[in-house]
Amino acid sequence: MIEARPRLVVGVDFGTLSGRAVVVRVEDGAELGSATHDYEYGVLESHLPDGTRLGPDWALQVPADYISVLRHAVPAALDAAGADPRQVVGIGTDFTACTMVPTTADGTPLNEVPAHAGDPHAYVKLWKHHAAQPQADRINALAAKRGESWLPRYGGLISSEWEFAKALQVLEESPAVYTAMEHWVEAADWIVWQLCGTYLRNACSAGYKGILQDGTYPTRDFLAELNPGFADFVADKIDRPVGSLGAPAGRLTRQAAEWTGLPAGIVVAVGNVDAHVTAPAAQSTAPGQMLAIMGTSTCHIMNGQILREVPGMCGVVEGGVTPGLWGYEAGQSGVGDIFNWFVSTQVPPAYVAEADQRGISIHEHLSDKAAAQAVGAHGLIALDWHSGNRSVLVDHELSGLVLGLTLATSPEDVYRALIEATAFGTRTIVEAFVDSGIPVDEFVVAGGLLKNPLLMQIYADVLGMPLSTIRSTQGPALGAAIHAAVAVGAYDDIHSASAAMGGVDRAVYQPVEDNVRAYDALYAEYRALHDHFGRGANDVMRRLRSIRRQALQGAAR
Ligand SMILES: Nc1ncnc2c1ncn2[C@@H]1O[C@H](COP(=O)(O)OP(=O)(O)O)[C@@H](O)[C@H]1O
Ligand SMILES: O=C(CO)[C@H](O)[C@H](O)COP(=O)(O)O
Repeated sequence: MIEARPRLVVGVDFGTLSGRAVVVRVEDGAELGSATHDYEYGVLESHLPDGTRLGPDWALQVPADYISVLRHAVPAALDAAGADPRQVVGIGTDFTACTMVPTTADGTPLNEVPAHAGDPHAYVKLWKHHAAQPQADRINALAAKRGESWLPRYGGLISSEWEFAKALQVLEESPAVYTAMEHWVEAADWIVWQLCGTYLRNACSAGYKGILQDGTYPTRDFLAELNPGFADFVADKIDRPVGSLGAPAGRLTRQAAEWTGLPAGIVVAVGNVDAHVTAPAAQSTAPGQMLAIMGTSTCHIMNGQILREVPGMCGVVEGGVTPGLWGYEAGQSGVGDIFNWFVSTQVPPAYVAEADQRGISIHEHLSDKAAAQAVGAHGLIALDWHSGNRSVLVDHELSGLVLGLTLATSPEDVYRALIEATAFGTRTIVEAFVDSGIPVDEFVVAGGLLKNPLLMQIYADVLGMPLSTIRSTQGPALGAAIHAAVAVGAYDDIHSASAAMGGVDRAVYQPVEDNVRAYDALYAEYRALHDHFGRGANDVMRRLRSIRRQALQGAAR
């Protein structure tokens, strides 16, 4: 009787503030039900739950929040789908990255070990933890000096968001946690470990965030020169067997079956990263298709048949998006996060009241007000570095800027200028790819920002390209489910699973010629400011960060 019913897979997307589960039909990718569970602790940016204060640019999480998603979102999604759990044949997951869990040998997070519970370094370092920039600077300078062969695979610069910089910060600021930490685990792999009892590294995180290239990590010699105590970091803390994307990692344990309500023994897919996993959901796995997953941050993901070194990209990894192809990644650390900062801190109460009266969000209200403007009418240019710059400058000491403010400037003017700044940032990335010999033939958008039509039109006009859009509103979770379908053997590979289960609408937003011309002029101004403040002509942003750190340290004393 069960055989007559469709086979289902579950995809679980672990985001910045919540986790989402979706129940998907293997045959055609139909999303039958979904549920979201908000993290209790969310993002810890100023203090630990016990009140211990955190320094500037810290961002931590509590791993118990991830288990709560398994306990709540998965059963709720099954309920919403009206599914019999026995129909589910596999589960796939994806995570933000680089999000790192320090653990004991058996995977227990160190913040759950009483001796370390009060030490901030025992907690998960979330992708947007940007306090390891000094360590990243040293990694980059030393790698450049020694001519390390892996450096060009990361566009010439390793981000402070990635595994090595964050771990070096742990070693140098909390030797006790570093010593106690038996494994430094990508959350993407930690959750799979919790689900099936097997700790494998996934090829995506290992390549982009863990500097695994051509089967090897940075050498012991290199690490010893960075800091003698770091010499054995690879062997001691991160080296593990690597699983291909779409392969099975193991089978659901009884404990995880109890958490999720799924049958013990079903296939658990190798872990993956939220951005990369979305490519098959958006039918964007072919070379030339650049997928932008636009939400809190934006990640740009693209497959290629050839290996090229793109300055300032996050990385190029063989099999990093789809086995058999070179996967490229670039990104902007703050996009929706910048709009969120603006609406939460810079909008007068009268605007909030108007939005409430209209029954719409403040984002929608500001977007409506800004939509009527001619391009350039606000007289502003902004730099989109409120959360630093991940590509192409790879520097989290940079900060935001709005130039051209007058007494006539309105909130919607600034809101529009911030949207434009993020679009200019994306154009800078697209041009870096094209100039490096990686053509971008199609630009596909996924993620929460799709719901803003003004923003989409601005991107089409700034890029001078049509925008295609993913059909699913749950791109990462659907992508994780597609990987589960491949892992259970329902499809031969990710491309065929994507063709059957993913969906995209082509060229939904078309560039408007007059706007394209007007934005070309503004983009030239953006690039002038970008290079002036971002490439060393004026280091005022770095100096301001340093002054801020000193002032905060002084105040804490
Ligand atoms: N209408 C809107 N226009 C622009 N930004 C928006 C709008 N609504 C929400 N946002 C922003 O979208 C971001 C959340 O995007 P989403 O894709 O849901 O999350 P995540 O990237 O964490 O998965 C928030 O930073 C929020 O400020
Ligand atoms: O760097 C990443 C992927 O490589 C992060 O996962 C991402 O930037 C965070 O994603 P989101 O904006 O969806 O929370």
